[in-house]
Amino acid sequence: MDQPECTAGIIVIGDEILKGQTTDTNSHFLCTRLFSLGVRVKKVSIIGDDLDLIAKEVAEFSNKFTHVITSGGIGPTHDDLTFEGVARAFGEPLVPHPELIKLCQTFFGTDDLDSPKLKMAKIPQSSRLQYGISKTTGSKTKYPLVIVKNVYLFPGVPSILENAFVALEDLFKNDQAHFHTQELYVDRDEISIAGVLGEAEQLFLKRVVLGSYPDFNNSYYKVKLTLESESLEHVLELEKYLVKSLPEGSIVPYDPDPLLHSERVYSLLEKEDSPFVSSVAKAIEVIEESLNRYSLDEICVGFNGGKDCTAILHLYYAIAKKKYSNLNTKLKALYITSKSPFPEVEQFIQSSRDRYQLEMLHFDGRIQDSLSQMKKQYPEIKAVVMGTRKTDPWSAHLESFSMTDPDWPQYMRINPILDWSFRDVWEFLRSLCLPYCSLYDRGFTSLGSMNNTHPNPQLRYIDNRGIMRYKAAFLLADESEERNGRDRTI
Ligand SMILES: Cc1cc2nc3c(=O)[nH]c(=O)nc-3n(C[C@H](O)[C@H](O)[C@H](O)COP(=O)(O)OP(=O)(O)OC[C@H]3O[C@@H](n4cnc5c(N)ncnc54)[C@H](O)[C@@H]3O)c2cc1C
Ligand SMILES: [Co+2]
Ligand SMILES: [K+]
Ligand SMILES: [Mg+2]
Repeated sequence: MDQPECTAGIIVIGDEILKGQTTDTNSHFLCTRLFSLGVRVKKVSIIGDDLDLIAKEVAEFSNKFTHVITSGGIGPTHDDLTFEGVARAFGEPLVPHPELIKLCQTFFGTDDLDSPKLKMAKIPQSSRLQYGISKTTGSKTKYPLVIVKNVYLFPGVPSILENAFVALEDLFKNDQAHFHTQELYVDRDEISIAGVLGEAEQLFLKRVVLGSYPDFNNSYYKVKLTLESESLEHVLELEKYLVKSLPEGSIVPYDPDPLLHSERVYSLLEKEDSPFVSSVAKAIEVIEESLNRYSLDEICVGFNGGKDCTAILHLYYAIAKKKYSNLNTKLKALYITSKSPFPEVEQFIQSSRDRYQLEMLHFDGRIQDSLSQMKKQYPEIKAVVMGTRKTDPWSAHLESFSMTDPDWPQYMRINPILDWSFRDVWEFLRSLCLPYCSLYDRGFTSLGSMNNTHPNPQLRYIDNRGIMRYKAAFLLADESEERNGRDRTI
């Protein structure tokens, strides 16, 4: 039998979001969690701190959806109007709640009902208070959630909202429904597969929801398809249909979260013996040895956004995560800004910092001066893991562990990928689906600064509309041409 759908609406409240001063992450968080709980979010509304608007939106949402979740506007200041707005939506007065007064007393040391601190204790008359169970400690949460009819009033601070929601999520769990989701990644333009998708949509109408999401910045696929249904069987059936109907080879393997699966670095060693496998084995050995010699505090990764150190960073992360099974110190990365860096490179460095949660040791100027400065500012650092390869200029003599030259600030240079080829680097990055700087997809094969680096002429081609384009770096056939995009002076 068909159950009535379990739905939700989310109302995000706050002027700061509409002014662009704060990015709303709460609705994304809530949508993700609710989806996995079997609840269909039907609408997200973002409104300002406006009493009438809050009241109107809450009344409408409460009528339409099984659950309504509000975010924000329950603090102590004059512009926090959510309690009042919800009360107005249901034609109820605000009344001080004895339990909340007691809590405010404990937290703020006052029970003066006129104090702004007690504002949070005045809630709509029919409110219920619900404590959650912390999933980490197993104990009752300190502060209760206020619920009015089917409206759940969450605080707006993301970390608090997230913790509170997780502690209370059993309230929303829909046992009738469990969505089965499958993702397929397609390396074709959306236009060229639209026909097949349209036919699939018709054939599977109402049984599977088929979503198509183009991504113009991904190095591995162009369109992500989502197949979603309450029946696993139907999902698998549609998957089979798409595999059969889409152009051969257009569905590509893709790992959206290579950091979560960082142990795959070790799985590479299980492949059939090859120069690539030996290269990876050697790099792992060198980094493991470094982590025996130095603590995480004493090492940083030399990271300038290039492909080599992108590989290094991931190796270092994977190995550190394995060694310290609960990696709770931030890994350190050294970034010395070059003269006129590419914005694409800087953007990639930022996103890598966020992805790997790096502590960035950031310097400007000549490398030598920056290292002297690092000596003073971070005296604990003893070693730098680098993506240098023997084919780099002046690097043929280097070893896995080489101190800097005598006239340089003294650091241990750790060089795990000295013997890797250009192709090894790309096989590593691409087989793990690691994000890399977008310039490499536009024909750059070696990155310097903007005034000495161009796309590699070896990758140039004329497309079918007569426009000159560059193929991606990993397609470079002759690897001795790697530096063909760099001016000779460097
Ligand atoms: C920590 C460190 C120590 C060095 N010690 C010496 C030395 O003793 N003697 C000497 O002659 N030269 C030294 N250099 C300079 C180095 O040999 C190269 O000249 C320089 O890295 C540029 O080489 P490349 O063009 O091949 O760049 P890349 O191939 O981009 O550099 C190789 C690796 O160096 C690191 N790196 C490069 N640039 C940066 C940056 N801006 N910020 C952070 N990390 C970076 C990365 O790990 C990168 O993978 C050192 C550089 C660094 C970063
Ligand atoms: Co049914
Ligand atoms: K779409
Ligand atoms: Mg290099």
